[in-house]
Order: sequence, then structure tokens, then C-alpha cells
Amino acid sequence: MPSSGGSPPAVEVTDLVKRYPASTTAAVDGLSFTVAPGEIFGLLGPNGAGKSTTIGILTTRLRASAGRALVGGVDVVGDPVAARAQLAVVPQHNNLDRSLTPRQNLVYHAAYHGVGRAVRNARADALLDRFGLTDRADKRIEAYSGGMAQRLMIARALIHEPAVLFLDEPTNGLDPQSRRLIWSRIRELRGRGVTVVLTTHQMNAAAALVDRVGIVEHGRLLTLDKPGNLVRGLAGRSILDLTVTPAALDEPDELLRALSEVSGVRKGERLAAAPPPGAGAANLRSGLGLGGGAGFGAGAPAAALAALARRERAVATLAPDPGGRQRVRIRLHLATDPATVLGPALTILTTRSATLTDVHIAEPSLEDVFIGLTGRDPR
Ligand SMILES: Nc1ncnc2c1ncn2[C@@H]1O[C@H](COP(=O)(O)OP(=O)(O)OP(=O)(O)O)[C@@H](O)[C@H]1O
Repeated sequence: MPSSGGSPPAVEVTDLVKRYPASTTAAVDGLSFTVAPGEIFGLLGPNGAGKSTTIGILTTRLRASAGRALVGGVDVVGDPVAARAQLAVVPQHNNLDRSLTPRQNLVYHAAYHGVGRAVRNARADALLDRFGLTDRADKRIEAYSGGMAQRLMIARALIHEPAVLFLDEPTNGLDPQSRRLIWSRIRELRGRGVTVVLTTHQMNAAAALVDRVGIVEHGRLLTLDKPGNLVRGLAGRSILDLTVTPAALDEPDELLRALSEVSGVRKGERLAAAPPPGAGAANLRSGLGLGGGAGFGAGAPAAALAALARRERAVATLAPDPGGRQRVRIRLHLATDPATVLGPALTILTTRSATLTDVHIAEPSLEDVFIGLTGRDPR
């Protein structure tokens, strides 16, 4: 997190509450956090957690039911006009003015914020260039793709050089090219000293981009820390995914139960469907120096298994998928080194005549932290 150098927080939220009329529960329910100047702060949470409502209050679109919110040291309720001069917001939905050209959207927005003519034209040119829109600056907005419209909305938000930029789902529904451009431009803002508060459901991008992340649910903060610290909190917990074909008379749930009872397994679960074979797979047979065929058990060389387990990510193909029989994916959540679980797990598979076709060892991610805190049920 960039040092605030003793200056006040860019955003300060204290005991914030929002109750919508006719709703029995609070959308924001006593939220408190601060964001340092120049920080990129991620507000994560499941659908309906209260993220957009919080941003709505901070950007003066909504009025809080209780609590306090300051942006750039300005109380958003006490002095919304001064607060709006400090901030900019890119909402979830396209609110560009379709009666204007893209360039006019930028220039008129700058004029609204009192930016002089020469400066606003120069800034519009620079921003159109930064967001890859120069060639289409004078076309009709209707001809813009979703990615272009989103880039233009971010450019428009930046034209009065706000101290704090709020982005609500900035890359939702965009193709990978637009997503990468937007994440990269947001990263650049840190170098320019702009504070960014964003919401997203894209955990990998958030983990790579934000300085700190707050995870909210039911309008309350569940945790707030650097992504690395949150993931390290799950240290020693790796995940072992096995794709297996149980023996004809075996029950997948019985197999799962047996694997879940291996020492070092915290929890076992069945995943939805078997992945397509292939893509990116390393061949465990050659990697381990083992012969072909199904059913590797206790006889497999322990050192080779340990070498596999030490690899940060390993996807391996052990045996061909026997046609016709249903494969199942089993995820084992481990509280120990995968090397110590693999041997006993393979013994169980061998004993039960199951065929193992894929092994995947994964380190925990921010998404695991998120799921661990907020659960698996869709909202
Ligand atoms: N105008 C409104 N009137 C009544 N209830 C609302 C209104 N807007 C949002 N809510 C409710 O407030 C809660 C928080 O919604 P909010 O949109 O802030 O969540 P969110 O975390 O941004 O969700 P998402 O990830 O889906 O955008 C939800 O239960 C939602 O149904």
C-alpha cells in the first residue's frame, strides 16, 4: 500500500448504513474502512453484498441512512458538490450521452467540471489516445462495442483529473483484450497518484492489481487485508484434484468417502464434471518414470511423487480414459503437503480398481479465500 505520508485518507467510511425503503434488511450494515491516497482498493463480495450501494453513497448518488463517508477529506453528505470535484465514477451500466460523439462526451464533461477550453481539448486527445479510441473519436457512440464504451467511460471519468476514481465492475462482460487494456490503465493510475476503489468478481485480476481488498457480505466487512496476506492465511492448504473412473461396481460417493478419510485431507468434494482431457497436461508417466496402465498405488516411487507434489501446479495424465464409463472429479482440500496424501490416495484407487486419469495440485488463491468466507451457494 502506498504511504499516505501523513495526509488524510482518500476515502474514509465509518459505520455506514443504508436501508432501502420497504426493505427489511440493510444493504450496507455498519461498514467501516479507509483507503490511503494512491492506493488501489478492491471491494469484493457476492451479488447483492452491498458494493454498488457503498459506491453510490461515496459518489453522492445515494444518501446513507447512518454513518459517515468522506472522500478526499470532504463529507459526501455535508458538501456533495466539493466531494464530486474530488471524485469520478464509472458505473456498471453505460451512461454515455448518445447524442454526442465520443470526443464531445469527454470535452463536455470537462467543461461541466470547469476545465478551460484549451486544456480540455488537449486532455481529450491524450485520453482518447491512452484508451485506444483516437481513430473512433468522432464516430457515433452507437457503433461502439461494449469494450470501447467502457474505455470511453473511464476516459471521461478521468478528464477532470479526480483524486479518487470509483469503478463499479469495470471489466464486466468485456473480452480479454479490453480487460487487459483496462487493468493496465488502472495500474498506471497508481503511478499518477490517483486513488482507485473498484468492485469486481474477477478474483485473479483483483489479486494481481489491488493493494488491499475488503470482502463484504450482507453489507458487512468480513475481512480486509493485502491479497497476499489473505492467501497466506490459507498456508499449507493446497488442493488436490483427481479425475477418476471408479470400478464398475464401485459407488463414486463411497470412493470419495474413502479418499476424504486419508490423513491430511480436511475435506473432499465432487466437482461438477470431468474436464476435457489434454490441454496443458504434463505426462506423469514420463515425469515419474513409471510404466503405463491404470492403478498406481503404494509401489509408485515416493521420491517421484514428492517431486510432483512440490511443483506449484501440476496437471498429469496417468492413464487413458476407458471408453463408456463415467469419470468423476474429486477435490481434496489438504491441510498438509500433497506428497503425503498422494501415496495413500493412490493406494485406495488401486485397491478399489479405479482408474486415475488426471492429477492437479493447486495452491490456494484469492478465490479460495472468497469462497471460504462467503460460501459456495450462488446468490
Ligand atoms: N434501489 C434499490 N431498492 C431496494 N433494494 C435495493 C436497491 N438497490 C439494491 N438493493 C438491494 O440492496 C442489496 C445490495 O445491493 P448492491 O447492488 O449494493 O449489491 P452489490 O454487492 O453491488 O451486488 P452485485 O455484485 O450484484 O452488483 C441487495 O439486496 C439489493 O437487492
